[in-house]
Amino acid sequence: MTLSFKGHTVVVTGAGGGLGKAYAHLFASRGANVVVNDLNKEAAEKVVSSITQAGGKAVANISSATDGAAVVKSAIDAFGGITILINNAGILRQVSNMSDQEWDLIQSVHLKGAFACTKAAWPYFRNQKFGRIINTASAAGLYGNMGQANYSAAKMGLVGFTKTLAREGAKYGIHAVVIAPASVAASAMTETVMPPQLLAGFKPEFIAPFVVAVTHPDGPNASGRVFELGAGFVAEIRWQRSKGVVMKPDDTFTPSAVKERWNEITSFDQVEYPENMENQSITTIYEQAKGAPPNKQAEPNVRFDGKTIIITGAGAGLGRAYALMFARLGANVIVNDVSAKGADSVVDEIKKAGGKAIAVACSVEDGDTIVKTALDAFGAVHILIANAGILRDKSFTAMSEKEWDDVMTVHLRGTYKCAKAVWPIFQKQKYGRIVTTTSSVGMFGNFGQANYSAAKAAIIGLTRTLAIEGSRYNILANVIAPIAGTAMTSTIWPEEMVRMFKASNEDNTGKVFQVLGGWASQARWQRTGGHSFPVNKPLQPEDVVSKWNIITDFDDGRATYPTSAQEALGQSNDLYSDPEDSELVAKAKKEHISGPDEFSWTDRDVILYNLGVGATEKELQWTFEGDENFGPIPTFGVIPPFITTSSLPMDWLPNFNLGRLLHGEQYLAIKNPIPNAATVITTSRFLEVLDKGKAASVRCISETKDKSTGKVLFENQQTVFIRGSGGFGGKRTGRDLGAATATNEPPKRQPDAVIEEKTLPSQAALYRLSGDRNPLHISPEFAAIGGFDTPILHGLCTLGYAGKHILKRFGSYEDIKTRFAGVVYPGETLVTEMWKEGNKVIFVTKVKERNTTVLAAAAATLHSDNNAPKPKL
Ligand SMILES: CCCCCCC[C@@H](O)CC(=O)SCCNC(=O)CCNC(=O)[C@H](O)C(C)(C)COP(=O)(O)OP(=O)(O)OC[C@H]1O[C@@H](n2cnc3c(N)ncnc32)[C@H](O)[C@@H]1OP(=O)(O)O
Repeated sequence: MTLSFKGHTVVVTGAGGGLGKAYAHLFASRGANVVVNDLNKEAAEKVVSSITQAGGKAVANISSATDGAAVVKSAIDAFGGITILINNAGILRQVSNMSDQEWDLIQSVHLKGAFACTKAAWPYFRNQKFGRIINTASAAGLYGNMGQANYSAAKMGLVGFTKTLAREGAKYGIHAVVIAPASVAASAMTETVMPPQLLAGFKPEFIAPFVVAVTHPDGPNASGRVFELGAGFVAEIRWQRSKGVVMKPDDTFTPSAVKERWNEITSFDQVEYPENMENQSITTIYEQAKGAPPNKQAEPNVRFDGKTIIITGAGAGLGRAYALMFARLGANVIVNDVSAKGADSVVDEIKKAGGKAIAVACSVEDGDTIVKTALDAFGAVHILIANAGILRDKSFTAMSEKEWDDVMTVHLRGTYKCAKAVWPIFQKQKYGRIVTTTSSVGMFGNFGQANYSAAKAAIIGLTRTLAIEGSRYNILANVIAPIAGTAMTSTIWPEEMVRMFKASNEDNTGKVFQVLGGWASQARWQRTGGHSFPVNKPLQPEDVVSKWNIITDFDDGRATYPTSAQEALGQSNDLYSDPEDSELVAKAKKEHISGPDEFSWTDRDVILYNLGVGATEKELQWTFEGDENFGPIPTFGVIPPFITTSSLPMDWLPNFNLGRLLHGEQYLAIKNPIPNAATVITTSRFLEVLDKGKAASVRCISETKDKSTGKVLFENQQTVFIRGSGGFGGKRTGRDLGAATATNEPPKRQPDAVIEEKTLPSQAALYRLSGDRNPLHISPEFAAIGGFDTPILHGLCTLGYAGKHILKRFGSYEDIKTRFAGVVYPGETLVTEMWKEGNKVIFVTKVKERNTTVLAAAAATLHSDNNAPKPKL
């Protein structure tokens, strides 16, 4: 069967490049009329002309996706209709200190854009009883991702939105599908961290065929379902829920009672696969709850004395129930509600019962006012329960833009604004607990609630990112889905509040819980083992169809439960595996991904580093922050990822002993100018593990991005050589990784430049302060374990010296690589010999006193626009 799209009209937003362009080409090649939408006119027209030149039919449209009517009008005008809509347009704003505008912009392009285009296409789809919609989510949305609160919210919002569209569209032959393409998922670990052979697979050409397959009238019915794909890997993902526990909803239903049964609530030993809200049998739960014995209480009892808690939407219902319970348990409660009457009455109720509470009547969007009230009244905030919400239910056909916006504003923007307002306080006090409110509707979609399902799903994405970003600061964030709209909701207790007060533990955050009456359970993503198509030959939509059963099989024993974008990517078809890897190595590569971690530095760290690699008080550009040329010596780029990389565990290697570990090689690529102060995010993983017989040689790779700009600053590859840890099997010789593994033989002639410099006896003691506190460099006892009479100098310190020598003679460089060929003792004299070969400086560093080579196979690639002083030959 060949899937033909003759007679179909496909609108692809953001089709000027990348994924959108691949869709446009593939649909056109299958006979479809294509509307190539992109804000960039030139790019859109180029795609159109290449389609038409190949005999296809296409027109360009340059409207914003938020002007869905204009986008769809192009299809009607040019081709008389629309049958398929691919919502693909998107932008990325990865920032640490997110402004409201940055938040709003992302919601507008991704979420509102998809809403607007779908809204415009919907009547045509309904009338013709056929329509296909693809929405583009991302692993960042499904799992949350560092630095992407706005993006992950928008992307997860699309999951909820799509599920509702699928429900509403079913009887009109309209299918809606969500994809999370890994080219986007990979944004946390983009090109530089990908092995080249893998990168080749991360092409749009390996994603487009899936989209084409599921949009075809005869293609598999994927409506309402979520798929992760990239580099030939395709898998389906769905919610899995723990069976949970049912408790008696009486006076004994307290946080302590929940704590008592926490392990049962979060146990996935028995699971369910809810597909919608209806199969949560409310009556059964109610009956069980009524018949349950009084609840046992955990000791010591959970109390909230001295804690200040903000509860939004607390004037009635669930919010009121939270407020009363927290107050009873000793907390200072900020009762926020848009209705002053509601808020005041709850405060009265609490006060009458002897509790402490203050009302703040304002919109939940006014997070700053709510937080200010808390600070003024109680001097602190510890917990935020974002509960406020409104409903504007309407079938999608009838839903107005205002109804969409209003629901988004209160639920999503309100949650964001409150989280944003408490965040700096939580960060500063290194304590914070956030509970946000999603809904089963956000998880599964519901008829008449496109707006609500999108907003509620978006809150899951937002919360997961808050959990990731908060983990450094002991800020935990969890999201609960209370089953709304029943009398029983007033007895619901949000389980995380208990968990929140357990010891801080990364495991206790970023979770989704469903609760109803006395029932509580946890939900998580389950992913099929999926199918991996070979990336060395073109993938066709028909190939996808032929493997559909495997792609969607949750029961073949290969399903996984990814909890982060990194993990998801790591599990995708053993992405980093190498056929020559032993089982031990393959497992380690898959299981251990370090980060994303934040690291910040200021001019103080820059000076400390520069001093650590021998800069002097005369070299003001390196030691005085007031100097106009002040900045780090470029090898500083090895510092920010250090903690992340060294957190990669090595103890899975046989006989691992840290004292026997030596730094073997280092490669640093500097991708953008190094700021004098910044916060960056690094992710590291194993790239290659070699069995050298007696020793193990482990190459790790890391990517470091500027948190405020999202730009990659550094790629580092480092090899550690672990003596005594060999013999585990697998390959002995590494791959050719370009500059990172080049042998850099020095030319036969005399060096073009030589710099000699003595290190200080205290050099290692000083250098340690930049981050590598390996005792090998300071403790004689530890050095003895490594077989050294005295502590040795850090390999990266020696590299810093050499890097400084190259900088002095040849100017700045974009990468530097070395092998650590021999040890250096602090106090020895380093001699760097340098040869300029084209834009490369090959160098060798020796220890003068012992005439031994310590840095070999080494080179730096000079900046092409290098204005630095030319070498004095
Ligand atoms: C992720 C965690 C991050 C934390 C990292 C940072 C930790 C730091 O705190 C630690 C440090 O800074 S240690 C100080 C800097 N490093 C050194 O001083 C090591 C100096 N080098 C040596 O002593 C030897 O080269 C030595 C011992 C490395 C090798 O010598 P030999 O055992 O004699 O090896 P040889 O017989 O020459 O070769 C055997 C095989 O190994 C390969 N090889 C040699 N040197 C290598 C090196 N430096 N790096 C990587 N591979 C190396 C050889 O190619 C050879 O391979 P094959 O058998 O396949 O031909």
